[in-house]
Amino acid sequence: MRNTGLESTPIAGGMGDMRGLFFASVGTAGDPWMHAPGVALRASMGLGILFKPAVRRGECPTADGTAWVPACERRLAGLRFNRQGIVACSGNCQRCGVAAATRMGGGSVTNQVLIISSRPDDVRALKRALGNASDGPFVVRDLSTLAQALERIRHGGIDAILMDMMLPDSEGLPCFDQVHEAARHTPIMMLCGEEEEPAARETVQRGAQGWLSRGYFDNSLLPQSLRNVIERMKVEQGAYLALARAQITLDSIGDGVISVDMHGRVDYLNVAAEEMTGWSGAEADGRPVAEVLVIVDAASGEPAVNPVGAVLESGHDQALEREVVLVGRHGVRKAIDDSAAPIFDWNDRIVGAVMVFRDISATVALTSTMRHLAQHDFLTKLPNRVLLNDRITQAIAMARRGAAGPALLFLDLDKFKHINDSLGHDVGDRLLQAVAARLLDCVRLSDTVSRHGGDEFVILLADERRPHAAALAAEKILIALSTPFLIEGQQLHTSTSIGISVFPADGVDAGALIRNADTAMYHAKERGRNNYQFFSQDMNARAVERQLIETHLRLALERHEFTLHYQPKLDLESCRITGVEALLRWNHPEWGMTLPERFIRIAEECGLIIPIGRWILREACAQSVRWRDSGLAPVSIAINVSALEFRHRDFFTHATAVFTSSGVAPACLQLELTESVLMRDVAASAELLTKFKAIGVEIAVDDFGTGYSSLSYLNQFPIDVLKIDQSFVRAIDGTLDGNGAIVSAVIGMGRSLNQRVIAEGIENATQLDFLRLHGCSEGQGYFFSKPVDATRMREMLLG
Ligand SMILES: Nc1nc2c(ncn2[C@@H]2O[C@H](COP(=O)(O)OP(=O)(O)OP(=O)(O)O)[C@@H](O)[C@H]2O)c(=O)[nH]1
Repeated sequence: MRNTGLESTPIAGGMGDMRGLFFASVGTAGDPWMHAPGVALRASMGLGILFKPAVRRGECPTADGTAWVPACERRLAGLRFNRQGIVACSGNCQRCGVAAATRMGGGSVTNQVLIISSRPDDVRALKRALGNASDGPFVVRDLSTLAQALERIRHGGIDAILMDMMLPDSEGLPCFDQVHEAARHTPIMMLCGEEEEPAARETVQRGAQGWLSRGYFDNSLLPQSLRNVIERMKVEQGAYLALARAQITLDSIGDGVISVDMHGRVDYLNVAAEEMTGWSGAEADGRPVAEVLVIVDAASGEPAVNPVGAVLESGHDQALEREVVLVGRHGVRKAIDDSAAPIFDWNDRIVGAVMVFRDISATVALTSTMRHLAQHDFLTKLPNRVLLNDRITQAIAMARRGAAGPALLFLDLDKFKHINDSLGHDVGDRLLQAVAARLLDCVRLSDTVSRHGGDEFVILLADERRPHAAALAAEKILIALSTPFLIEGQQLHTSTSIGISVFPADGVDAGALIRNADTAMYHAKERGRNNYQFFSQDMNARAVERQLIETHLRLALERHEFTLHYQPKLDLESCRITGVEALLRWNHPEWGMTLPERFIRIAEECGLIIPIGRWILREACAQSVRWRDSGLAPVSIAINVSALEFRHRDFFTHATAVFTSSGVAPACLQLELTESVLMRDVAASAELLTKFKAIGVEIAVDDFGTGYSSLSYLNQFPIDVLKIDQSFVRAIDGTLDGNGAIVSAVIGMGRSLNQRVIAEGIENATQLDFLRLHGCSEGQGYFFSKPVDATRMREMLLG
């Protein structure tokens, strides 16, 4: 492990005709120039091993070799690059005249040679040989004692040492050892006579590069050989630095790096890999990579194939295609991202592979949280529309392969607005959460309960084989929600309306199934809420009609298509007209005169009832004034007020503004409100009615008997008139059985509360007689007159 392959194993040896020159070769455990292409270390790490040329192409050195200037500034002759990118140049820079034959590696431009010898002849011969060098100068310094030499070495900057072992102040191997100790990484050549050769051999064993035999010092090959030794040492230093840098980098990064040999056996782990796998480098050394890096498929937990095998076989990079989990030696699991790349030697032979992997557990966890948030409702934690759509699509796919078809239940809580309005949004939220929990209890685990938005929930019954299973589920839900909820110490009652659609009859995709279940839910609302309805095609026709009416309604006001008709109310004794009820008609250009039954509910649902109601008030007031101005005695006009208008915060202000601007006397106006509108918020209703009453407006309770008013509450309102609903009146058969008794009781109650009672929908003489007999003061109905336009009404009033 961690073998840089650069430790020298000095072996003395001759070099052919280089008589007297002996060098140790660079013995290596491996090829120091093995290279790993950039792909071996993932690009994402921003890491690569770069063997940087000692000289940058296109630049040349300054005179002292410490800095580089652009080549355009200087022109050097004879540039040469060797395999490691080391450059040498010969000749002078044509611009600045930097010395010719400059060696430009490692920041030194001349080779500083120190000769340690007390023999003047030897020194002269060596200087002569080095001075004659044709491919670059050596700066040569000679010192004669060990002490002087050690002092000089201490100052550094020496590229090579030529030394005699026999010095005045030291001799033999101890003398060499001291110099070698002081200049560990400087090549040392021994100078020796024949009799000293055994000792010279011994110095080579201890780290010297070779020896020169006395008598051959002026060998012409000496300079070149010395230069080779120096260069080789510098290359070793450069490689050592590069590997040290790589080693530190690899141990500093968070990514795990493991390298293997050609047999897939581990030969390197960085610190991160040791931590993630639980194996130390020493323990993992030589083991099959699959034993050290145990990976399993994230989804199935099955062993995953390590990409190293494929890399060694193919010689190409390989990345993990699936999400995998690294199972550490001690059982710790981490989601990892992994890639592997081959390692080539400098002959481009594959010699192993490097795997880089990193812990992506945090990313995976974050992704899963984000996915959950994107697919679930924040308030109830139920799946949202996105996930529901997905599940429906899956269920449909299963059904197409033979499974039973899915059914959808579309739920909308009844009158949920009221809970929000009266108890606040927080209580509304808590109720929604409690409803969600009950819904979950009503279905199987394989079903999906989702929140569609607001107070709407959609339930997917995914694989329902029982006939009427959807109906059974709907019934179960209605029963479950009928038990009151206890929220913040209060008992809350709620119910829901449910629409059901079934695959494939009611839709073959998620969109159609949801749409049609929604349509059926509206139908359930129309049927009085707290019930369920299966979708049918005619509902669709009605939904289309509803959409059509809404679109046309939006244009009706600006196109002046509305008009008011009036139905007289009569004193049942004298048959004198006591007032009129204004009734809205829509004179549609294509559909003709359209009755409110067709459009008023839609106007309420889409909010258009507010501007329509305001128009009715303005028009009724204007008509009252027109009649007055035409000479008629003041006539009381009754106007129906919808729940939405009545609750609108500007209702009173707007109404009084209309009275003022039209000039109508408020006493000529009667507001008709149903019991349920009044009962929704008794205190607020009483306050508002009192304000109207104070300015003279009359108050009538419309459709009396059909709502759920509490008689004690009714007493709190300043009511002038009770209008008995026409359903009771129509059913009068002249006896006190059944409805007759109710009508009689209402008349009695009105009288005792000092209220006028008006019977609606009188159609025949039997009904009139009965009402007269029981003291009903007023009435209206076809028996007297259908609603008529303003002109006809004026004639009737006149006459
Ligand atoms: N508390 C609470 N209310 C919500 C939330 N989202 C929507 N709402 C309210 O839910 C109410 C839904 O009302 P609707 O379904 O239109 O009407 P409703 O009062 O339930 O009457 P019907 O559906 O006709 O029976 C509206 O008042 C919304 O403001 C929410 O997250 N929390």
